[in-house]
Order: sequence, then C-alpha cells, then structure tokens
Amino acid sequence: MRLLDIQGLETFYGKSQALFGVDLSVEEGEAVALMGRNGMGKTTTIRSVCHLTPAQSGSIAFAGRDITRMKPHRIARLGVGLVPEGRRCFPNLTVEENILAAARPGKWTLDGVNALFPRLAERRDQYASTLSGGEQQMLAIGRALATNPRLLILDEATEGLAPVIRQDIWRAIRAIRAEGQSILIVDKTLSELLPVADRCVILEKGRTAWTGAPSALTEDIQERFLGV
Ligand SMILES: Nc1ncnc2c1ncn2[C@@H]1O[C@H](COP(=O)(O)OP(=O)(O)OP(=O)(O)O)[C@@H](O)[C@H]1O
Repeated sequence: MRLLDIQGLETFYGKSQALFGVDLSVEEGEAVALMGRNGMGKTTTIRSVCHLTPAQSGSIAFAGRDITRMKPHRIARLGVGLVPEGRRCFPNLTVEENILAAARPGKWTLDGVNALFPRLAERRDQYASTLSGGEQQMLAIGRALATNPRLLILDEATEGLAPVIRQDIWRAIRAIRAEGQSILIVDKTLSELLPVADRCVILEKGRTAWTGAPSALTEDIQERFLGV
C-alpha cells in the first residue's frame, strides 16, 4: 500500500518559491532517503507534508487520504511522526515523562524505546533540559516512535552530533528499520544512509530530479546531484 504520495508539490515562503514540483512516494514498510544538496528543498518538502509550511499547489495523500489542507495535529494523529531538524522535547519534563506524554498504543512502548536507547533509559528521571544535544535527539526520536507512527520522518537526525552518539542513533535507526517501520529520512552521511534505504529520491532546485535504488546511485549521479 502507498503510504505517502506527493505529486507536483509547490511551496512558497511568502513570495519566494522553494518547491517547484516535488513528486515522492513511500510505500508501507519502505525506507526512502530524501537527498539533495543544501537548499534544494528537503526540509521544505517535509514541512509541507506536516502542513507546517503548507503547499501552494500539488497534492499530498497519506494512507489514501488527501492531507494537503489538513492541520498539523490531524496529520500527526493519522500517523505521521516527525523528528524535525533541531530537536524538540519538553525541557521541564523528565525523559520518561516526555516519552509517556507522546505515547499512543502500538508496538513501540516505553520499554521498546528504552531498549533502543540505553542512554535514555539510564537518564529516565532526568529533566530533558539537562540532556546533551545528542541525548535530546535520541529523546526526540523516542517520542516520535512512542506515538507509533505509520510513517516516521527523520530530518537530519544525526547532524552536528559527536561520532559516538551518531553511531548510537544509526544503530537505533537500523533497529527501527528491522522492525519494518516505514521511514522517510534526510541525512548527509551517505555511508550510513544508503544501507538503510530501499529507495532514494533526489531533489534539485525544488524538483524531483532522480529516483532509484541505492545500488543505482552511481558516482556520476552522486557527482551531478550531490557533489559540492
Ligand atoms: N523560512 C524560510 N524563508 C524563506 N526561504 C526559506 C526558508 N526556509 C528555506 N527557505 C528556502 O527554501 C529553499 C529550500 O530550503 P530547504 O531548507 O527546504 O532545503 P534543504 O534541502 O532542506 O537544505 P538543507 O540541507 O540546507 O537543510 C532554499 O532556497 C531556502 O533558502
């Protein structure tokens, strides 16, 4: 089943057009890597899906329903779990309270999140504000998972973090994948990203420029669309 289906998406910031025709789909159980150089429209695409920066034209369907004009909280309730760029947790709640506040019935429970991120389990009674940046990122992923989303969206979840923490997060992402979780993921570390992706979608100047399996992403294509 097609979980996410974006067609001809055009999005503006005020008068400035950022997306000029993004086409992107995610099948149930699939992990799609959304790629492209800086400023090509990855974050804007994600923000449009969640209606944080609404689409001007084109269509976005989720699990067969048109969500193009739906409000963010309704989209979240339908099963889109977003881990936005720059983490968001409640600073004055503990780690455990943060997770429980997000929790909805499903296979990802508090215990499941704790097993995924032992560092969080060790800090369950600490206020989120006292966590390191990497731990807060783990908590943001844990919170999104605890909502038991049909689609988990990760936007640069490992950016700017210490190498050991990045490794922990990639290990968790692989474990999440192994559970069959559908994912849309943006990340710049291709060596980690490509092995977890079933398919890549590359944006160039606000348009879908290429899509294919990671194995089809030749050096030529990387050079053309991702090289600096
Ligand atoms: N809040 C904003 N106001 C105006 N223009 C914006 C805003 N955010 C992004 N843009 C512009 O929209 C275009 C797409 O940006 P976007 O952040 O979606 O790209 P990206 O592919 O996610 O890049 P990055 O890898 O740098 O995060 C860029 O030209 C950017 O300058």
